[in-house]
Amino acid sequence: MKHILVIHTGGTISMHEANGQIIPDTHNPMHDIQFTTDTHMQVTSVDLFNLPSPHITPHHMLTLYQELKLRLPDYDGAVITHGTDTLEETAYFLDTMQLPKDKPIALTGAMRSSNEIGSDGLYNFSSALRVVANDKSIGKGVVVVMNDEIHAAKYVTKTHTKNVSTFQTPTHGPLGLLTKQDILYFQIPEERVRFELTCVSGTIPIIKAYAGMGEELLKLINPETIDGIVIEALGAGNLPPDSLTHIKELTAIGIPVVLVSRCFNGIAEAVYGYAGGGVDLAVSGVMFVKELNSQKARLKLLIALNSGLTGNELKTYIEG
Ligand SMILES: NC(=O)C[C@H](N)C(=O)O
Repeated sequence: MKHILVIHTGGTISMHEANGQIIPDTHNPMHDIQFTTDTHMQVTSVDLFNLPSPHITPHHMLTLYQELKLRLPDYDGAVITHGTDTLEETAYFLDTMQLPKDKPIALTGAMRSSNEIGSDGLYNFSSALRVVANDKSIGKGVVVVMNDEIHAAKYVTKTHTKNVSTFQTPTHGPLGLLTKQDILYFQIPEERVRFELTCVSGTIPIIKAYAGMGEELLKLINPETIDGIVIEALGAGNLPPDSLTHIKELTAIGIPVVLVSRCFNGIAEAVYGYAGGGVDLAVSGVMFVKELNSQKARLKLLIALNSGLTGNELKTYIEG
């Protein structure tokens, strides 16, 4: 018998529709589910938060991590229900923390609230429980289970405002999928550095590059009010030449500047040798993050800074 911990945090999965609006419920509809079909599973539920996920901050992520660290030793795995808007960020945060490797953790949510036609909450919830209860999920890291697919926390992203197949993994594809009777994995997530945090603070804004970008936004940033900055650059990792002065000033005074690509697929690399090209940026001290989108690169930098990484150690971790 598998004993699964469920931690609810809110999101559409726990909301309902009334008068054309999706609104939070005081009672989580996931508590009403009777798991009569699976006698091999015992579920214990905790209502940690009841928040729309745009209200989730890194402090909530840390609280969730602490809750998991405390409770997970008594269980075989955990399912976390979460709003989909920032689900990928919480999943990435947890996947970057020290948690027992032999206890599967899955996040899930819904694109349709509990009383809407075709509501996907119950189905995704029960799928996530199936994934966590299955021994094949051991050692796969934190995963996101939605719409019959299993995605690695590191790569998954929300791609559609309302489609139930919104969660996708660009470049790599999902780790696995659920069939009616089984769970199949066809990829193994790579090992990575994990941290043990007791606090998380800092200001790291994200700026997106665009054709003709100048200094208009960058010059508004007071370096004393930020701990780092993430730039969603063009293509393989390039910026318009008129945007460079402040970026180079920031790196010169030791503010970490981290770059990702605004492309949906592929990896940012320093390959172009013109003004504002990746080579120019790398020489100026800009750090290239491989394979993460900007919202996860921001968490990567936040976690690294809160763990005390600086200088070359920081660069090696950020670019690794
Ligand atoms: N589908 C959802 O869960 C979206 C909702 N706005 C949330 O993230 O809380």
